[in-house]
Amino acid sequence: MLVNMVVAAPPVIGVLALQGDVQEHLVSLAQCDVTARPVRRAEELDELDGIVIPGGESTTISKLLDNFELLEPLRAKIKAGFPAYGSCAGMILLANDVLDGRDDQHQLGGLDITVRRNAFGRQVDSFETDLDLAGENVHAVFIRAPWVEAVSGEVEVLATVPITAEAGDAAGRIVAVRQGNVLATAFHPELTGDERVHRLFVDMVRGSTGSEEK
Ligand SMILES: NC(=O)CC[C@H](N)C(=O)O
Repeated sequence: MLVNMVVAAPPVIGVLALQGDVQEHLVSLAQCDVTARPVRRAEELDELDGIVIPGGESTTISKLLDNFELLEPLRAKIKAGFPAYGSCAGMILLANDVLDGRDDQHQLGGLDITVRRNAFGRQVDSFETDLDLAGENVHAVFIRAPWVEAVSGEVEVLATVPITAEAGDAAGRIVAVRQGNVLATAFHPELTGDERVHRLFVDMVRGSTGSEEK
């Protein structure tokens, strides 16, 4: 008797490899039973089920997206529902609106949020805190991070900075969001060896129509 068995191939997730902490995201994804690969060319996008936009410098990445002719194709794919996850600079690039950005900074868009670049201020360029991310306790590392200043009704808030005396202006600020197939964190789970945020993204990729069609 012939048994018709369909074995699902692991999803293929790209990491935008123009600048930033690409390697750390590749390592985190590799822990999540997916095929992870660096991506630099528009043709490579069609082989993917989802993409990670790493932390780094959003103005530099945005300029390189333009130079590598990736800006328009990636923007169009994300608009059509392609799963994307951005950490820090990646969150800035996925936001529809940026405060304190540069005039020539391009947005990929996808998240109906307003982010403020370098929001945590010069005196606290980097800080770490434990926070609640959708019911899980996560140790979050912020490095010259943005925060989310406004969200539309479509956006799910996944995490805020705990309200403590040391948090100052950052207390209660939104630092992780999801809208449809787009996920973003102002912090860097790729730096703490905790792959739960990447797993959340992989689950989004597995659940998206795009990966079923592939
Ligand atoms: N760690 C980061 O990704 C920093 C983001 C950076 N400050 C920017 O504006 O792009």
